Order: sequence, then C-alpha cells, then structure tokens
Amino acid sequence: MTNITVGVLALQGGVIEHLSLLRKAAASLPTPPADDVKPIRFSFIEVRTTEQLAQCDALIIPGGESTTMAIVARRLGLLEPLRQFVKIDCKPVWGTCAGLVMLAEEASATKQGGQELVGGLDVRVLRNRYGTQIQSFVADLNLPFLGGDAGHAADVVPPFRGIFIRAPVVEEIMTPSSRSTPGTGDDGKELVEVLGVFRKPGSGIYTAESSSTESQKVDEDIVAVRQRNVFGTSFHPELTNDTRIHAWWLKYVVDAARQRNPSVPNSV
Ligand SMILES: NC(=O)CC[C@H](N)C(=O)O
Repeated sequence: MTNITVGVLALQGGVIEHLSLLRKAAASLPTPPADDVKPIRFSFIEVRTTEQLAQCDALIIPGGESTTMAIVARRLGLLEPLRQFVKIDCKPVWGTCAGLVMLAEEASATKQGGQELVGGLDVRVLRNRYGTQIQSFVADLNLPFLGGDAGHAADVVPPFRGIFIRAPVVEEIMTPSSRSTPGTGDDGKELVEVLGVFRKPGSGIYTAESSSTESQKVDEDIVAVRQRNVFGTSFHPELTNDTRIHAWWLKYVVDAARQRNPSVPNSV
C-alpha cells in the first residue's frame, strides 16, 4: 500500500466541502489492477499545524477570506512552512478563490497596508473582481483541460458550473509569454498556463482567433491557471457535486508523488 496524504488548510473557509469532494473524487478514480501490490491509499486531513503540513504530499488552500487566513497563518507560524511547501518542496498545491489569492505573488485591491501572501504563482490577482457577496453568480465555464482522458475532445467537454463568490481573477501574468524555449522562462522556470477564462455574457462566442485580439480580451477574465506544481481557480468546484476538477488534480498529485518516489505504482 502506498499512502498519499492530501491536506486542506483548515484555518477558515470551505474546508469540509473540499474534503468531501476529494473523497468522492478519489472514489471515482479507476480502480488499480488486482495484481497491483502497492495500490494507492489516499488520506485526507485538515491542516492547522506545521506537523500536519509536514505529513502532506499535496495541499488545498480553500476559499474563504484571504486576509483572515493570512493573519491566522502568521499567528500559527504557518506562513513560512507554507512558502517552503509551495516554492521549495514544490509539492502540488491548489488554491480556490481566497486560496488563489494566497498563492499569487501579488494582489491588488487588498486591505489598506496590503496583506501577506504565500506566493508561488507569478501572477497578480485582483481581489473581489465582481463586487460584494450579493453579486455572487454562477456561470458555465468551458474548461478544455478536463478533456484529457474523459473521452471528450477539448471543445466538447461538458461545461463546468463555476460558482463565483467575491471572486478574484488573474489580472496580470508576470512572466513574459514569448520565450525562446516554449513553456519555460529564461531561468528555466515554467510559465503560467491559462487553463480557464470567463467570458461575460453577451460578449460573443469564444474562439482561439478571437482571443488573440486585445479588444476581445477585455471581455475575458482569467479564472484558472497553473504554473509548475501550483494550480489556482477563482471559482469554487467544492460547492458543486462535480468531481471532475478534484479528480483531475488528484491524478496530478499521484503523478507528482510517483516522480518523487518511483515505487508509487502507475495505478490511477
Ligand atoms: N469566496 C472567496 O474565497 C472570497 C475571497 C475573498 N474575496 C478574498 O480576498 O479572500
């Protein structure tokens, strides 16, 4: 048996919802072959201490309120261990909403005096892009990255119900997009990859060509990104019953664990 421990930072916010969808997503992954001598067993834990963080192979930073989360993390002495986990140990981390804010290198529309961040994504996020709590909304998102192995071509992936609650968006990607080595920066660092955009209703049909003109880009917000081990979404998949993003991320967690420890079997 190979154990993979996935933590959810449990200082504040949508912890239980993530734990519940993680369990459902893990159950939805293909079962390992009967002769697999070391099948994977996931443990899902709440993380409030450095000891709990140290047990984790991967971590979710949930939605909630990033200013509060940063203050509590500082008080508990967790900010530096979190930075180490994300940027030095390079373990898989996923931030949803406030979690995306925490994982950004920069944030705008912060409280006066700014707020502490964990960082890891070379982006600047704009907090509360769509206004206050009562301006929360739900919108179908086209997320081609979910097409990978579900038998769908990228353009026919069923839409994902995006729940936006005082959501941030990525307002700037800080690394240049044109580099000599595709996919990496001059320093060999992987570039930020845009995995999902939200087009405001009435702004037309999204096509690859239309996204390349500046005037049309104005109508698009970046709502899902990945860079190396760090993944972030503006919206809240844990508030739906749709396990697709959790399952996709768990597969990446297994791949990452396999790379760190080649004895982890190729069973999911
Ligand atoms: N639903 C959410 O996670 C809201 C995030 C919140 N606007 C923040 O900055 O932390």
